[in-house]
Amino acid sequence: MSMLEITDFGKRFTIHHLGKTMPAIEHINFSLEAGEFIGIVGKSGSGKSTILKSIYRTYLPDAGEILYQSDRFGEVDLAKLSERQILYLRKYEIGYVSQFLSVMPRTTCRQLVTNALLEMGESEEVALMEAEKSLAHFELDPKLWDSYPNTFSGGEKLRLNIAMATVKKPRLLLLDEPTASLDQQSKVKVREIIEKLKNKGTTLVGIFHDIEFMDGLCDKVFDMQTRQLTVAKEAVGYES
Ligand SMILES: Nc1ncnc2c1ncn2[C@@H]1O[C@H](COP(=O)(O)OP(=O)(O)OP(=O)(O)O)[C@@H](O)[C@H]1O
Repeated sequence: MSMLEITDFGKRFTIHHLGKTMPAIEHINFSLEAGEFIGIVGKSGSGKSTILKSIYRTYLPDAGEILYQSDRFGEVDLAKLSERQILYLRKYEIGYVSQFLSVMPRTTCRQLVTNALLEMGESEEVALMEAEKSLAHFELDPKLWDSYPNTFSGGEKLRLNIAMATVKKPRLLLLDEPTASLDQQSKVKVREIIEKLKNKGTTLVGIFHDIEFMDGLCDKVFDMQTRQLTVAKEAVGYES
């Protein structure tokens, strides 16, 4: 059984000041097996982020189904779950990393990563230890650990974002350009974590500007233009 199956998915947006409703994407179909890593490629504005946000239920689909094999609830259509169920899945099963950090104000970097584990029921001792390991892995300067991230640089915010999502070892991880503003060394660190999570069974859907960087890790590529899912090695010449 697939971990995630998207069938005839579509999303429209209403532009209120124009009084118009416009389709962002239509007729999207693809599925992933447990432990697979699928990259989505396509032109700017083709709807890549809309797909990820709809899987995470930031957006509600207007058409189709997004079936997810949950550990807790069995097979569910993510669009039909209650808010409570979605919050449960976001806490325990589904992670999402975007280029933008949106966190509780006046909470230090260390607390944010620790809290991600505490809310999953991890003990304080383990949560603190794992949080520090994760921050060190992503080479966030220990001088920053007890600071509030609102003053962090773009790359530091992004690395914190990735640390918060990956430390939970989610069952399904959605990555929306997580390496967008990172230097080569930080990108390698992201790749290493993705590899580790994948080896432990995490299923991944990611949008990468430079998907070649995920060579050997990414199993399949979904091309927004052709609407086809191809084995990553065969998807030559793709660009975003
Ligand atoms: N909240 C929203 N309200 C109105 N229109 C939206 C909204 N979110 C996305 N859109 C529109 O839907 C289309 C797809 O946007 P989306 O962000 O999914 O594209 P993308 O492929 O991820 O682009 P990029 O590579 O530039 O990030 C765009 O035309 C965008 O303007």
